[in-house]
Amino acid sequence: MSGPRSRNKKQRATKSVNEKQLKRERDVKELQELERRISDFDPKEVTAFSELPISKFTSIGLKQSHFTTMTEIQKASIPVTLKGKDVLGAAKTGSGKTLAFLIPLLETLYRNQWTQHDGLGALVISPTRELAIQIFDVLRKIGRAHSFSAGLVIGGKDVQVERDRISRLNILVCTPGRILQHMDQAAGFEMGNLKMLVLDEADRILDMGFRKTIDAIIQHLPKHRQTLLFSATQTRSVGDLARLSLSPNAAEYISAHENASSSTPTNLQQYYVITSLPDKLDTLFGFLKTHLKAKILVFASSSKQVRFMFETFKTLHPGIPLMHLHGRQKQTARIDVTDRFAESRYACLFCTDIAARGLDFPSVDWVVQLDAPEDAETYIHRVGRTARFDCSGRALLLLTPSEQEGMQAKLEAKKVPIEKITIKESKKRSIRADLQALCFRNPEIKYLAQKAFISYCKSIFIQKDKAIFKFAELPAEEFAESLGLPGAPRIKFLSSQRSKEIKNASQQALSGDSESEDASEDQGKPQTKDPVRTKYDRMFERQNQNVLSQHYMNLIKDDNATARKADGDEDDGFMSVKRRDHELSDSSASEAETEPRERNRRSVTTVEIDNDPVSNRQAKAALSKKAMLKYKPNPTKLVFDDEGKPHAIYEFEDEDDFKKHGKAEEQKTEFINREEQRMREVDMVDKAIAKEKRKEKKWKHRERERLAEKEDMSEGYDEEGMEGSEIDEVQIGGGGKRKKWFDEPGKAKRAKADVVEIDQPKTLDDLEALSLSLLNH
Ligand SMILES: Nc1ncnc2c1ncn2[C@@H]1O[C@H](COP(=O)(O)OP(=O)(O)OP(=O)(O)O)[C@@H](O)[C@H]1O
Repeated sequence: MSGPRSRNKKQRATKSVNEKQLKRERDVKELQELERRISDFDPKEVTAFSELPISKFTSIGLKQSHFTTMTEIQKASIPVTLKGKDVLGAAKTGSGKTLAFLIPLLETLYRNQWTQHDGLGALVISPTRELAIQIFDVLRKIGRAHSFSAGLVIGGKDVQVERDRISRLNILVCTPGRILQHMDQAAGFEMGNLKMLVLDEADRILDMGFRKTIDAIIQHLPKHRQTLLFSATQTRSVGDLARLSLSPNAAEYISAHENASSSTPTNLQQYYVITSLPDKLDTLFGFLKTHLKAKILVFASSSKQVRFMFETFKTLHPGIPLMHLHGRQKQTARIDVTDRFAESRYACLFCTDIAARGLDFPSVDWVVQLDAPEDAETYIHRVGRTARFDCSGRALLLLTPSEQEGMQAKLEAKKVPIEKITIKESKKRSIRADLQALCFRNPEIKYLAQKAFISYCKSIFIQKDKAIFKFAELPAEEFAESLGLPGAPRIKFLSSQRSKEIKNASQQALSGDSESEDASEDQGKPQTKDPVRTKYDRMFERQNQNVLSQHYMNLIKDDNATARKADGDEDDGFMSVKRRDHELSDSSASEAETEPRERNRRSVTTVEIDNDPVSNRQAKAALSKKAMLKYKPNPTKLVFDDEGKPHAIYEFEDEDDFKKHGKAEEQKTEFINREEQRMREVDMVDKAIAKEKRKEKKWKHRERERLAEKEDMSEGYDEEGMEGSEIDEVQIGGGGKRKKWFDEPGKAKRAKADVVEIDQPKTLDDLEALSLSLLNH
């Protein structure tokens, strides 16, 4: 029997089914309508997002994020991408490329009625973690009304935690290395349904540094998908497109500013100044002192330089809060620094090219390039951190006299309008003596200076464009002095071809005097003597008992090991032969061609035995039966008679049989010849194997060095970073106007100011800075 209660229940259930049915029908209608609008859509004359044929969910997200009018690249590319075409989008920095790919991405999944069960539908790849985080933030903002699940996979977090969630996501924003790790390791990570692949900063992602990783990622993706590539310096290389299974004819190239007179934003003023390498830090310090009320990004070529500048300038108190960002910092530190710099009104961030691309820090006033960029593309991306969207900004490039001509030509060819300025004499200030005092007092600073020196030289050496970067013209001694060092550290380079180049290039720079012997990376020539220990060495060993000093000691240990290996002594250290204070006897010349082990054995009588402490394991291994075998004579085959006595094998041979083979003397000679021949052959094989092993070992060693070098340049892994920020917000300026640090071409001088202007401090850093600066006054 059915009572009124159960009747009501039934009615409610039917109503809900009907509502669902109606909603489904409405959705289908809406979708059909959307598809119709897209196919009828005429992109001409459209300027507002509201006029685009997009879902109401994306419209809500855009509206709530206050995006109403489209930028050039958005106007040009969104209609095309909505129609499902592959796109190569190019537009100036800060012109809104992120929305140009995120809107179509959301729309594609919406139009495919994507649900959680459909798995991964869109993948966005960015070259750096910071940029990936930023893209993800924009995605969250404009995708807020959609019901897709999205995730950020950038490393620096627990892989297992990421792995557990990754298979449930519809949209992933990631860096190449980490996503490949998941693709290779996570069994449930299915990409077969993927509808859209986006490469932001595509030219960077497709270049040599990421080549293998990207090729491996592409292997995991379905061929039928939409691919969008965006960058301010777009790739059009057919080879690159083929790697992504894109046909140059099918993919649409959309350049928003192709006919513009410059490749950089119009509201960006660009200057360069000629400064010798040893004067660079003075110039930078002077610049900061005169731009205290500004938000400044300073680019250097390696993390070592960034750390050196940060640590020393922090002590010298230029009067502006200082921060630093490079790839060797921990992820948490990197996020913290980017957030703090984004929020700061006045600050200076020292950084490597990790911050060159895509980062959208609000209201950056100046981009200063302390070290010249490797090419014009990098220049464009670096300066693009200012003058974004409709803001204005300024950029300053420091060029050494030898870089000027080449760099100017490159920038001109890329349509970069840049003006030369000179620094006012009155604004110049030397910090050389301060740096020297710092290095003398503080071994850690000296250590950083050495590392900064070495990484700068290496960065110049490995540059491709030799017309701009002339290693031979580096004023090594003066440069080292300008960093506060007592002399130029010696540097070891990789191949013989390279070392020849260095030798010719700068004997002076690389040989070093006695002071330079204490360089932490002094791995130069094989050492025939104990390295000279200077007072700095002793000071280092005595004072510096913390982490850095441990690192330094390890470095020295490694250096000695490297030097030993370079000597040809590749044994594990135990009872290895070292030449101390005397040369080998006259056989040394011919020894160069013999095998290392044999050479050591022969020279035992003339040299001392290394008494380096060895581990028990090493000692035991060296005395083992196997190790001792090599000192025994060659074995002879013996036969035992009935009484158990041993005989040489020939004693048992039948005499007649023996004579059949020829005369005894001839047989003997033949046997000796045959055995000699056999020994020669075996020896050749042994030598070839040994040579191969040596080669492989050397290659591995070089590869490690090359990797380390590459990490320096392109920033790959994390390490504890030192950071903190300093000082103040005070400007001495006339009526709030900024003091001019340079003579701008054709502009009149301004009067000096005499008023101290103080801004309301916002953060603890600001407050600390303010109080310090007031004390300084
Ligand atoms: N239509 C728009 N209306 C208002 N602001 C916008 C619009 N599009 C983008 N922006 C803003 O412009 C700034 C730059 O955008 P975005 O980071 O996408 O530039 P980009 O072209 O990717 O730069 P880069 O080449 O340096 O990566 C951001 O702050 C963004 O919020």
